[in-house]
Amino acid sequence: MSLLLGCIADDYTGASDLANTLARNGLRTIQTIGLPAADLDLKDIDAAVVSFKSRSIPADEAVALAVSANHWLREHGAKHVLFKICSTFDSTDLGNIGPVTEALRNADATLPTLVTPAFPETGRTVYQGHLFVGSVPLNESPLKDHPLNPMHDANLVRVLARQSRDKVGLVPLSVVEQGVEAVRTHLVALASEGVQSAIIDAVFDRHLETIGMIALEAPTSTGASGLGLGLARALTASKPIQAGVQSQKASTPVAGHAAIIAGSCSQATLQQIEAVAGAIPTLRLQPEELIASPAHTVERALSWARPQLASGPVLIASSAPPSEVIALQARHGKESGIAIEKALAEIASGLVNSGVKRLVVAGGETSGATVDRLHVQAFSIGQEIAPGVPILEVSDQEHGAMLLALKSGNFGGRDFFSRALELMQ
Ligand SMILES: Nc1ncnc2c1ncn2[C@@H]1O[C@H](COP(=O)(O)OP(=O)(O)O)[C@@H](O)[C@H]1O
Ligand SMILES: O=C(O)[C@@H](O)C(=O)COP(=O)(O)O
Repeated sequence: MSLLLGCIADDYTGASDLANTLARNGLRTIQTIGLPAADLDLKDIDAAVVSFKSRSIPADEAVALAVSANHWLREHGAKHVLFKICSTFDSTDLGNIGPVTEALRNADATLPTLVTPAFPETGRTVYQGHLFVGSVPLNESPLKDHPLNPMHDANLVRVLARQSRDKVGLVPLSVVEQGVEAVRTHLVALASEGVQSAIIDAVFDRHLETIGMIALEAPTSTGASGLGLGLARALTASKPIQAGVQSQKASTPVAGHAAIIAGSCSQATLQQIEAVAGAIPTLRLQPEELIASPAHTVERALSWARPQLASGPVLIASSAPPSEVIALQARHGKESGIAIEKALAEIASGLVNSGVKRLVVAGGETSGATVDRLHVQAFSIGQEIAPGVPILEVSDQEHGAMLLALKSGNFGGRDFFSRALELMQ
């Protein structure tokens, strides 16, 4: 079977967010971890999301991964490949959104590659090239305090230009509002000025529908789930999918224990942890101790959790507010985050070995480390817990049937954890 759409995601939570959006908009979608196995069954699959943990790695490594995935996706029929980035454009000036976008561009491409992180359903909108998170510009949002990719500039034309060799331009909302023809004309004008990548404004889903249609005329695009929505709607409008919308049915019940692991320090996650305090037994890890003696801390956490699993879910968190993250990084550098991710992944693995079959992980990098440690290779997409966060169904020889929820740090309401556990029965 030939793929209608190929996607390369720069983290696993972002990939499940995208896979969820594609499925909800009519494409039968599979998410793989890393390059798909040669024998992956693509029968009845319209879109494949190949996910990497590449958001915060050096640009040349991210480029190599993306190029290999692009090759695989094209070989399996994808005429268009979306590079899925974060809806808050998480990256540094040395980040890889620019380099990967450039590397994926076909040498024959005549129009600039469209780039937009807009995802209105979760409050991410782009106007005059400026990204808003809810009602505030990116640089005033909680993303200014992100432990790995703090965002201090809302002007994405500038942000992308600092990471790119490309000349970067803008397609403003006034043009997008006029529809596909107007965008195409604007892109031709930008191309004549030497622009190769263009941030494109979008505030409502209807803008993303226009963008999806024009994006399909080029081999690649770069964006978040909102662009996925636009591409999926354009594809299903032009070629009705035989089997219809992938079901968002309740997952097949999975017997076994439940646990939550949180390594996200985002404001939303901090509030979600607070919301279940008192209702779910919670262990707050001490990051200093985690870094000084990881093996001991992991063992202590597992000894705390194991005897309680039969009575209900447990929550283990390293999450801390910005002031504590800054203090820890001042003492141990940004690499401290990687040490924490590894320890949390080790704890998750110990919990799974102790019978946990329903696992919620909060944090993109944390989820990446955990999924890698668990050796999960592919998911199918189940019911949506909150915008951008589906239940992921794992069914392989190593794990049997297992349910995961990989929550992007900033996603979900205050009641996310209880809602997830309720739906993952
Ligand atoms: N207490 C802490 N202090 C500093 N860094 C932390 C702490 N707890 C977790 N981290 C690190 O912060 C990063 C959070 O990133 P991530 O898991 O992607 O969450 P989000 O989805 O919110 O961005 C990870 O590298 C994680 O290991
Ligand atoms: O686009 C988004 O916001 C998400 O899909 C995503 O990628 C979030 O990243 P993390 O917060 O690091 O999980």
